[in-house]
Amino acid sequence: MRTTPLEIRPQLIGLADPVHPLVVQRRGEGVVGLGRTLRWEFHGRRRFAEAAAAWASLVAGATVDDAVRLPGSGLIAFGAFAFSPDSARPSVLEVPSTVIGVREGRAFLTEISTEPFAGPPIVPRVRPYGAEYRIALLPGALDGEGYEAAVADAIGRITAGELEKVVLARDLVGKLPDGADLRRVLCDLALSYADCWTYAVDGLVGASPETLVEARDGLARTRVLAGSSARGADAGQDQAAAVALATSAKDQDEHRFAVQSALTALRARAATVTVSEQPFALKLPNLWHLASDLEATLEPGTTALDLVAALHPTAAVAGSPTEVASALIAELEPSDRGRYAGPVGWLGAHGDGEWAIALRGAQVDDDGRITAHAGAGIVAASSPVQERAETAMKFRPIADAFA
Ligand SMILES: C=C(O[C@H]1C=CC=C(C(=O)O)[C@@H]1O)C(=O)O
Repeated sequence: MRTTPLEIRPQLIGLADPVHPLVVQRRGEGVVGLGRTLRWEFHGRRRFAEAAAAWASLVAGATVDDAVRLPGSGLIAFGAFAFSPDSARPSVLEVPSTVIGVREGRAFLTEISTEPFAGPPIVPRVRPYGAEYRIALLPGALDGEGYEAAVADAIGRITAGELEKVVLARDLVGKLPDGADLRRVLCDLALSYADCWTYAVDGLVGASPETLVEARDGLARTRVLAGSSARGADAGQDQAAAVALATSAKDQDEHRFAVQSALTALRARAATVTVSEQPFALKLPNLWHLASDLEATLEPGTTALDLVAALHPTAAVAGSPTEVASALIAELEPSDRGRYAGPVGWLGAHGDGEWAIALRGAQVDDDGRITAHAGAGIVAASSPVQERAETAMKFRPIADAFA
């Protein structure tokens, strides 16, 4: 592969394939993949280990010519992993044939091929956008009432002492017209949620506020989100909502489990781990979240994918204890989560990478079927009506983007 600098600063999403976009970007910077050099599928409990082995063998045999040396330059793969080892949905790593990236204001082009390069790099062009569409997402396998019943059931189990927290999700479904241009959805997400990770990998699209792992030069960062509240109607109410969230015992509890699970996973893998002292209120266009930032210094040889495997699933998307919560999710959620709440991102040749948790998004299948998921952390003090309302707020980014 070879990476060369680009003179122009491209609009990343515009360059993506309209039907099968490959995108990981935030605040206008990131990577877009075109074409395909390789694609691997993985299943089951060993999906992360098998992906790591496949990637390591590719990297070991690659000839790398990277004059740019920025995050996302050089040899990279895009990936999306199923939430559950029992999911029918494959986990994937995809190595495109072309990557266009923007980082620190600098743009670059990477070409990846199993054949020698025949000529100078060819810069892809933005293809005209396809027709507009408006799609309503409607209740899927678990409707609002069903969700409230599942939450009530979970609260009962928590009160009985079976577990401390479980994250329960419900789904919305829709149908995308044949050949519809998914870049429209991605542009909408990237504009409306610029501080989130806009992602598109193998039909999984969305804009996630939650960073699972950002790893670079032996340092890793994780942003844990758990605990949510609606934005206020005016500035005063908005401030009051943030203060109420930051001081709510229920949300602090919910958050503590998520931080604890991430800390335990990172400590097992990292030389040192630090965590922001108090959770802070993170403002999104649709919600306030309780947030904590973790930073870890890595042992030599530890890769972003190692950390992804160690961290997933955090208690922000599964619960606590993890095994009990995962079993309860399988029992109470009628449909497969697929890659919802799983890791989505890119992986570099030097163990670097950027991975978000696939939240606030949907899976679009080749036949146009759209399945969106949103969930909420349930603890003893939860209320079924409020948790249902919270999932409605979390559906907004993806529902609005399709509408
Ligand atoms: C499970 C989701 O959000 C998680 C991330 C942030 C806040 C959450 C909460 O307050 O429940 C969830 O833990 C989702 O968006 O589907």
